[in-house]
Amino acid sequence: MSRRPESPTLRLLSRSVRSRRGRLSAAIMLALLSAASGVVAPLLIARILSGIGGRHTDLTAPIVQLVVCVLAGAFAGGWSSYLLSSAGERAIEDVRTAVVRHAVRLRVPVIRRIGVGEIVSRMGPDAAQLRAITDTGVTVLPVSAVMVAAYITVMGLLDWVMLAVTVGTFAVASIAIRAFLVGMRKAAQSQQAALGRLAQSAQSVFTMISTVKAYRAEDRAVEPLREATGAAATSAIRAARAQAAISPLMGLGQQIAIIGVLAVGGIRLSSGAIDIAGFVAFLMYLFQLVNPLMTLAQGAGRIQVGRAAATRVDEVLGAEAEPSDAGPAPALPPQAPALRLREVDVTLADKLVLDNVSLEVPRTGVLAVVGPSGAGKSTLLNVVERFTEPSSGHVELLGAPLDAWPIGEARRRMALVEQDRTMLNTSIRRNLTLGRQDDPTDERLLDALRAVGLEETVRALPDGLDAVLGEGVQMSGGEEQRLAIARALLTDAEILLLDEPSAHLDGVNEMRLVDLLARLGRERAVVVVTHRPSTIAAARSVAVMEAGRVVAVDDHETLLATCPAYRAVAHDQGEAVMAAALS
Ligand SMILES: Nc1ncnc2c1ncn2[C@@H]1O[C@H](COP(=O)(O)OP(=O)(O)OP(=O)(O)O)[C@@H](O)[C@H]1O
Repeated sequence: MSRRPESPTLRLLSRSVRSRRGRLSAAIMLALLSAASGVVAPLLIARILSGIGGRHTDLTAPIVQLVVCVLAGAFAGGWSSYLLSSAGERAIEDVRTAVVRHAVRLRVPVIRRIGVGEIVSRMGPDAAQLRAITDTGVTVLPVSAVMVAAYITVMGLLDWVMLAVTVGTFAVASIAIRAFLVGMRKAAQSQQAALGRLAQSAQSVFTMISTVKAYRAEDRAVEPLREATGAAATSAIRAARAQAAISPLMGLGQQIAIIGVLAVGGIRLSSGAIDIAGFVAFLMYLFQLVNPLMTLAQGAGRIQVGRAAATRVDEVLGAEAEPSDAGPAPALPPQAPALRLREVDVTLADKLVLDNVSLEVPRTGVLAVVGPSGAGKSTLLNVVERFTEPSSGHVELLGAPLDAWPIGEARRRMALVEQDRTMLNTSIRRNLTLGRQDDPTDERLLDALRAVGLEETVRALPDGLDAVLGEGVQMSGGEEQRLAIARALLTDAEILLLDEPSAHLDGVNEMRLVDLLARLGRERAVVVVTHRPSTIAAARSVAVMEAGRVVAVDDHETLLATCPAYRAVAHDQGEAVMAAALS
């Protein structure tokens, strides 16, 4: 009974290979056919040799057989290699698809811990290395082993004494080669790790390339990349050194075997234990034996490289994903608040980031969350969206415990507008409809864009709603932010969560947002994290946060009179500006 591999990557690979067993069986059969032609050809040559010089010998038949054998071998070899490659590439495709699908379902902190560049490198070069397992492990090694066995059998039938000399020599060479293979595997492991670090560092440099250039920090920014490229090269050179030793060692084994066979063969010839045709055939097998032996030696090394890559891919495929998002909402009591947090603590990297937070968000109306930088405002939204799990306390969504909700259904009830990086490199239409299962009409999309003052801008684009962001169409920070708000408007979420939605907005658009929030607050619950007085002005109530705690919740006037922390925030933002906004 075959053992199920521990590694999720190897399990997936094995499933994928099994689903293509027809194609792979054909590849193996053809490879065996090609190998068989290699075994038979020297026998035919020996027959031709023994016939040369004989007066009445007709050599046509063995020559035709030899030509057919060689041609069939070449054809079968080529076809087998094609079938093997195509099945291998499809298996890699399966792994890549699984990695992408699984990676987007990982918990946010897990994605951050592994690193985006590292995840990309597991999908790219690491997945490609798995071909070593599909090709080598599934067909090349077994076929080579069969070939070696066949050669050895025929050579043994020709002359077992010369075979003993051959096997003895190659056995010594294999012991030396094994030592180099171990070195090769270690070198491959460190090369893959270095390439992962390179992808990770490059990703971080190129996502902030303007800042790097603005500070003329091109050289300094690429220093970590240099370290990774250096480490990758050093490991690759170590692997190449080990690889370089394999061929000469095998060649040396072959040369010594030839010398031994010539010496022993001379004695065997003179004693009549073998004839000249058999001796030549034995030598031809000896020459051919090196190829499958070399394939076995290198294949064993490649398998180790593939296994090292599988371990890296396992880190993504084996990481815990978010729970399945299928399923209906739990039973909801009527009249419950939109959100309720009770005594919630969040600890991140040993730091208490939310400290005993209790807060209620009513079903309608705007709640502004204010507080100094680092007070925990974004973390509060992360808890509600379940990007971050509280270490203690209780969170309710629409009256049901948040962890009783299927995660997807809970998120469907909320629409989040983050500060930055809110747009995918795809069309405006796809970006706007990210939160919908259907395809709203253009009119509906343009309505949402009108609400955020972007209708004319999008209409003016040559491809309109189908313009692809990042490909020729570059939206400004404020425009992207407004697109993100339009996306939230297009959902039927009962709760809107906005993190600094006015951070990049000009005065006109900020006032437009204030109006919009006020209108939205009539029908939905709106939580807006903000520093802006005008946005605070749209709020029915304000929650003040300080050092991870919610220190007060009340309306602006009351807070100004009673809450020193709020006065400090208001003072920071310029009380005069706030007063003007509120008037
Ligand atoms: N993943 C994390 N690991 C460790 N600490 C974190 C993590 N995320 C946030 N923090 C810390 O938690 C604290 C609160 O961060 P948060 O982003 O919630 O603050 P904020 O009030 O939204 O700040 P700002 O107004 O500057 O956006 C900060 O001190 C931050 O360093």
